[in-house]
Amino acid sequence: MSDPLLEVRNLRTVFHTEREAIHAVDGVSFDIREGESVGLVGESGSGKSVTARSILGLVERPGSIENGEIVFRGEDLTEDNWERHRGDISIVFQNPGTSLNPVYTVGNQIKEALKIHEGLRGKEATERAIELLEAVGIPDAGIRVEEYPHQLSGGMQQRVVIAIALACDPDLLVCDEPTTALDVTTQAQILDLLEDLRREENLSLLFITHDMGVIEEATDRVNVIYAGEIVETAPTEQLFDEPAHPYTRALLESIPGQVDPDERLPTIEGEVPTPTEPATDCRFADRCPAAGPACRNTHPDTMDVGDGDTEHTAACLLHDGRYHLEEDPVEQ
Ligand SMILES: Nc1ncnc2c1ncn2[C@@H]1O[C@H](COP(=O)(O)OP(=O)(O)OP(=O)(O)O)[C@@H](O)[C@H]1O
Ligand code: NI
Repeated sequence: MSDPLLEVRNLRTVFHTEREAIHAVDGVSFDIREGESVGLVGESGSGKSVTARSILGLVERPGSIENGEIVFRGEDLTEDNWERHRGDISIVFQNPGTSLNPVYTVGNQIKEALKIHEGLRGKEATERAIELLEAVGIPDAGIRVEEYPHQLSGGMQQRVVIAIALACDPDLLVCDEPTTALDVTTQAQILDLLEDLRREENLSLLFITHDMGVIEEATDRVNVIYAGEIVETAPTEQLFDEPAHPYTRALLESIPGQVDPDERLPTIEGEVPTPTEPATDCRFADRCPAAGPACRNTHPDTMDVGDGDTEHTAACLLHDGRYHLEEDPVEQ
């Protein structure tokens, strides 16, 4: 196994609003190796996008990174090294409609990125822009390069966004819900494209989604995030075969039906709490079918739950020998 390309260690990103401090990312650790696709999955509001923004140095006031390290190729980015690694990490957002500027041709938007990151201009830049459009599977790239975003379908727009993200020749592509705004067929095509790029360019991917179906399709390893904390980490197959955290099990039960994409099994009742205080309990306890009294006054440690060969961890008292939840269940 190669060294990690990116290591996130005990990351804490806090938003200081007038009323409270929102601990959006509360001690998150995970890593990504070269050429690996790593998932970050959790419900809305769990801290996925703030994690992504933290990695890219894009957290804005009233938010700030208050603790932790983001080590890229051995260098801690939080020590103000983002500028030096600008272009090594790129991001693709959910909605291509808002990522693209409607008044510029797609070619000009790619060329702007090429100018900033690679110093390319003129004919050279146009040629590279066409190459990038070809690389993301846009047919008739020589013609498309002159077109405006509204002349393209949503799927083609997202390909353009990916082309722009690739213009700086990144090592890591952070994809924040890259297919959520697309229909199922187009979604599958974009996932295929990202997989091809990973194989061909040895690109590492951080795949952010709330959709376990996408995780299964697109990742090698996965981190499950809940209320700002990673509650389970495992190789993707193992997470699906042997989910260790009750929250992961609940997420797996809410995978959309394969037949009718509109038909969803009941999602988990209740909402992700917004963490405003340091955790003194399990933040999932209120929604957890397995919770016992100890879950409400003990913050679970991250425990090794794997078979020794694989890295599989979960933060749940069910896996902590010091507690016996089943003997003392909470009346629900
Ligand atoms: N600018 C901000 N000011 C205050 N709170 C914020 C800000 N941005 C995010 N948060 C809070 O941080 C928490 C995590 O938000 P985040 O956007 O990371 O969730 P997410 O997992 O990406 O959800 P979604 O799936 O809806 O995109 C939420 O409680 C959110 O309200
Ligand atoms: Ni988000």
